Amino acid sequence: MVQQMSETTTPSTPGKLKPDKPHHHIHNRFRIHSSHSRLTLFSSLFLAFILLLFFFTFTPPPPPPSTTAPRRVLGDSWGGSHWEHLVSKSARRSSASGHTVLVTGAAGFVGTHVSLALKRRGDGVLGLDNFNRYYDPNLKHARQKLLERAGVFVVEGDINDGPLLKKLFDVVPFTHVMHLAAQAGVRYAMQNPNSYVHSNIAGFVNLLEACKSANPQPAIVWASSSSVYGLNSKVPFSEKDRTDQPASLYAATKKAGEEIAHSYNHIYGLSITALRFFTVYGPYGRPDMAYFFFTKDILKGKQITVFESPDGGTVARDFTYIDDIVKGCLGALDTAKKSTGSGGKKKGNAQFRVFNLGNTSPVPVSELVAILEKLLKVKAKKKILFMPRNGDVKFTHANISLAYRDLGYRPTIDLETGLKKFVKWYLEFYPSGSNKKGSW
Ligand SMILES: O=C(O)[C@H]1O[C@H](OP(=O)(O)OP(=O)(O)OC[C@H]2O[C@@H](n3ccc(=O)[nH]c3=O)[C@H](O)[C@@H]2O)[C@H](O)[C@@H](O)[C@@H]1O
Repeated sequence: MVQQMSETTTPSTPGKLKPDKPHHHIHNRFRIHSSHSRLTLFSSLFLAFILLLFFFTFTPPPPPPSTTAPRRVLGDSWGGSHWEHLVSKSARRSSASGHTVLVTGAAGFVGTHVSLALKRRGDGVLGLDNFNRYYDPNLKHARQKLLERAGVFVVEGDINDGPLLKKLFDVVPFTHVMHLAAQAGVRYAMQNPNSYVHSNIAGFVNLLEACKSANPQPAIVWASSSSVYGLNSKVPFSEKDRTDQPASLYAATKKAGEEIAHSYNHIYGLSITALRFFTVYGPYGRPDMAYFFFTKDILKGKQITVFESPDGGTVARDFTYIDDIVKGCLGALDTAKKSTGSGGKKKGNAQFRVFNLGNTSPVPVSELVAILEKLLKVKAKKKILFMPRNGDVKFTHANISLAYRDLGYRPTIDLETGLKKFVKWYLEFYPSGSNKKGSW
């Protein structure tokens, strides 16, 4: 429309009607003058007509679709003096040397275990979780009960909610943020790609924005993933290896998170540590993970699908037990240096770290199944399939020397010992062996 209008008005510009050479004859001058004013009048009328047409027919385009979750009004599900009291109380440390930590994804698997460990040793802990329905929310609420009993309050809210984050930082001067809220799962990214962008990219940026503006700025430790190694074939995976060949959108969003984190570290002086977790398992684990649903299906007598590599190689994972991961998380928090910025401005260079947290002992998936059969005393009904092209990678194996050197990280639980603890929990939590308490 605008373009059309300017095209229509162009011929009426006076410059176009001016003769190349000056005319000295009065008559001529008068003729030119009067035809010039007639033309100006006609073109002004024409322009007015076009403008009227434009105003009556133009409707503004709709605003771009919002990528963030609908904002909640303060006082709707959060806010108010009672709520603030719960928040402050939960974040209060009981040890003078303790940290004050905001744990995002606190009702998640790793989030719950880390929050409990922090609270137990005297740190102040406030949880944040959106309790989404990616898997059975009953399990998340069961974890929340554990946290409540330990004195950890979990705020129900989303990391995309800027006003909520600002409010939390206004109420509590967090020294650290343990950021574990994410859309997890490798294969689900093909079904719901946007949830990965929403949580792992938009949500992460929103959190970093809140952290950079907070006073004091907290140090951030967050969950990246072994999946960033993607198609890297050099084993064991070292932090120096290439991570520019992700095999899934999930991996790509975690890798993007590492780059985004770097930019916030560089610009605002935020101290940031990324932990690349390697297939974490254990009690209160995630029902979307193979060890969990294999257990459920084996007990139900249902067939399980075990992936094999089309080239004959082993499909294996560096399964890492939750207690080892918790130690790594605490080590990262304890060695994190302070952020350097304040009021959104960098005051000096800040720490930026990336660590593998794995077990350094890959186990074939077929072996995982054999251990579960032994512990459950039930033979699995297996269907062997070539690994579909759905984002999976064949093999993971962590080199953990950097985490050992800087965090004192040293995993101690082998897969069989860890699965024994998981199966014990599973049978207590789901006494009939099936999922009575939920429907994941
Ligand atoms: O280490 C990581 O970074 C990632 O670990 C897991 O991802 P994954 O290792 O793929 O864990 P599972 O989905 O539990 O799969 C474990 C193994 O079982 C295999 N599998 C999975 C599903 C199935 O039906 N059959 C099967 O053989 C997979 O190929 C894989 O080798 C988590 O789901 C991710 O969130 C996490 O970031």
